[in-house]
Amino acid sequence: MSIARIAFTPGEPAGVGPDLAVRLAQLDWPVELVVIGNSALLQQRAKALSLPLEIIPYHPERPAQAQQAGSVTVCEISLGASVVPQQLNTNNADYVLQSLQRAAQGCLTHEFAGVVTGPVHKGVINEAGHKFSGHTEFFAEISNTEQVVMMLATEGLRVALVTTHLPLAEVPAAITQARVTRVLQIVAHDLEQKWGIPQPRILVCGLNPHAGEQGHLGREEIDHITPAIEALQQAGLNVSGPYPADTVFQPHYLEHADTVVAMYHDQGLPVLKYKGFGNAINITLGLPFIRTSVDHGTALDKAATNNVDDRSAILALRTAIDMVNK
Ligand SMILES: NC(=O)C1=CN([C@@H]2O[C@H](COP(=O)(O)OP(=O)(O)OC[C@H]3O[C@@H](n4cnc5c(N)ncnc54)[C@H](O)[C@@H]3O)[C@@H](O)[C@H]2O)C=CC1
Ligand SMILES: NCC(=O)COP(=O)(O)O
Repeated sequence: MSIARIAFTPGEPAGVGPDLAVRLAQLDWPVELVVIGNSALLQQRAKALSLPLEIIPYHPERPAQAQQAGSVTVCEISLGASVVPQQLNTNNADYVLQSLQRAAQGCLTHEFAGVVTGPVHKGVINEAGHKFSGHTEFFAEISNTEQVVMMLATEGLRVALVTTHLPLAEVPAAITQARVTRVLQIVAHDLEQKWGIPQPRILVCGLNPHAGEQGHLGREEIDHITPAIEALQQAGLNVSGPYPADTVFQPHYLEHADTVVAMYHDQGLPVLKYKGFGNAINITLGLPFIRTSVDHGTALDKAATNNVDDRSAILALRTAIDMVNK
């Protein structure tokens, strides 16, 4: 059987992403892990962590080899400036974007079976002059995918989002019947395809307090969310709601659910992170390729220290491998 290649993008070079790359490289993996980054940076970080690291330059034309502990295959991307751990530098924003672009291109041409991403700093990329709101939107745009869905998953809970990185003031206008319908269809499809869950049970949150309280606290439930749910129920999907978001995240509901769909980022993710931060992953549904990610941000204060928690990165890579094997 041929060995699959999975790309890893370390993300922000001053953050913990390079540490995660070095730590992933300390393990054997049944795939070729191709770090799309900078080998001098990785060596510098390995030295700071007192970990061994042999760099193997990436040659796409050579047959893929399973990853062996202590070494790492690197697809070289030039830095814009030397990296000082924990200090952001706008001159390295292009490096970050180039690494994401290279990974996406490789996924779209099937050079890579999927991509696992380390954390990027959205602020510094924007300060460098690039409009960027997240990997989710970046990969959707580069792959010409109209609608993708952000899902975070930990043991016992999955949360998917109808909107992603949108200012809160713009969320209500984005909650349309069409968008809710499309998101729920993608969630149902990917839970079947990627997790092998037949007829997944999907619980949908309302937008407003108490899911609008019959229209007294907002009309998005009546005008958009309920019509989407009812039409999908008629089409045979196991979807229900809208439930008040402060009610649905309790065992009585969750015991009978494969996922909760929240209307916006900070409605669903704080609950997920409270339950499983460090032991969770982020997955983009609806893309034409597999993309998993860590559940945390750049953690600048921990970069190049021995206090980096690598569990989420390991889980993200394991999950990507499982999905590739499926
Ligand atoms: N997938 C991605 O690319 C993500 C990127 N971000 C970006 O990260 C930046 C910083 O975000 P924050 O809100 O500060 O969240 P953060 O997750 O970077 O940090 C929150 C706290 O958790 C700690 N922490 C996070 N990950 C850790 C790890 N692996 N090991 C040890 N400690 C860890 C940090 O030290 C900090 O105390 C923002 O610019 C944000 O856009 C945030 C979430 C996901
Ligand atoms: N809170 C998760 C998050 O913001 C991740 O965003 P993305 O970079 O994966 O789109």
